[in-house]
Amino acid sequence: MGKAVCIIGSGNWGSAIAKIVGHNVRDRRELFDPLVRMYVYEEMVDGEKLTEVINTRHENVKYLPGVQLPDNVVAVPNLLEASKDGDIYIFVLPHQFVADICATMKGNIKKDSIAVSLIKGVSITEGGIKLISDVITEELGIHCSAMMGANLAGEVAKEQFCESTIGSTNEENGQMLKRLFETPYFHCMIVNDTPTVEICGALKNVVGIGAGIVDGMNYGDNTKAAVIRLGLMEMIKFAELFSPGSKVSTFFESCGIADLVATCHGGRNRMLGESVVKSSKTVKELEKELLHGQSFQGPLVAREIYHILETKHMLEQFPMFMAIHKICEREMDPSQFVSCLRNHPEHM
Ligand SMILES: NC(=O)C1=CN([C@@H]2O[C@H](COP(=O)(O)OP(=O)(O)OC[C@H]3O[C@@H](n4cnc5c(N)ncnc54)[C@H](O)[C@@H]3O)[C@@H](O)[C@H]2O)C=CC1
Ligand SMILES: O=C(CO)COP(=O)(O)O
Repeated sequence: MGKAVCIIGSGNWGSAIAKIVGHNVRDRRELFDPLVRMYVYEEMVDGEKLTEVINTRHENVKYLPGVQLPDNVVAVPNLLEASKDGDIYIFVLPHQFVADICATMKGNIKKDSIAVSLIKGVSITEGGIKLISDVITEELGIHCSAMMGANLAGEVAKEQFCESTIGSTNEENGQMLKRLFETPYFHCMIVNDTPTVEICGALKNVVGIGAGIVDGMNYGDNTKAAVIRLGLMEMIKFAELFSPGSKVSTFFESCGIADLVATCHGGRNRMLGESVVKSSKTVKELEKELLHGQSFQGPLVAREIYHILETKHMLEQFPMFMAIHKICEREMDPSQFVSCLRNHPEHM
């Protein structure tokens, strides 16, 4: 019997990955059950239930319109029903919902199932951060890998070539996930450094807002390159402090520098940074107006890491992260952002 795959989440990335996984399980029946259940947070779209639209038209009209999903991907609105009897769980939803999702699944899944997190975020604790893969492992008692990379969902859905990084401490699980996700246009590389893969995924969204801030102020590519470089240095420093053992080489995988570049040019978080400069609306108002149900993960991560850094009296080592949070909260004027780049500790 092939392994049953269940996708927990059905947003922009959740739907794009459902397209890949749906095709791959059908082509690799010796390894996988050809039916994929996808948990969909139910909502009404133009008077119809989203799950019914997905199951009849095979398109997620709200989160990934215009893209045909394979008909072996079945949308299920009930989480317990969707996750029943799964062997591989793909977690792909905004990180603020993970705790509730795990609480529902706890005790209702197979003990030998495995998970992979595609979620770009972290959880915070009193002492620092907790990886989302660790939250899943602790709550559900199953091994969890991570997959992150320069993977703007719309481009992946159009089958434009890209790379992604699978972080797994279990070689066999890493190889299984590569077989589940890899296609000729979606190249997966495995590293055994899951923490750094996830830290990169979470923090690059904060830097993406910074790139949008300089775009909004009409600076050019040189300034954006400085945002990317200084952002990368802050990401590396953050990983050194909060995830000892983190490998610098992982920052040169798709999950690191490549995702930074992609997000700083084409991401939703970049768009947010630009809009924060050009309008006086709050982040929540901009999210509603610009994303129609999708979510910006960068502001939430910026707030979470600001809180940790403040508690540990480390804010001055991360001036970009600090400024991006304050600009999102309207506690700092965006015009001050470039002086924060100019006076960055990396220049001392
Ligand atoms: N969109 C992209 O290009 C990429 C996104 N990611 C990451 O994937 C993760 C998921 O993002 P997307 O799929 O883009 O989502 P999205 O931002 O497009 O959509 C939000 C999703 O949250 C769901 N939702 C809303 N309220 C909920 C609740 N109370 N409980 C459970 N679900 C709820 C919505 O139904 C929707 O599916 C994020 O961590 C993101 O950073 C990673 C790579 C690419
Ligand atoms: O993670 C992403 C690309 O790899 C998507 O970034 P945004 O959430 O900023 O669109």
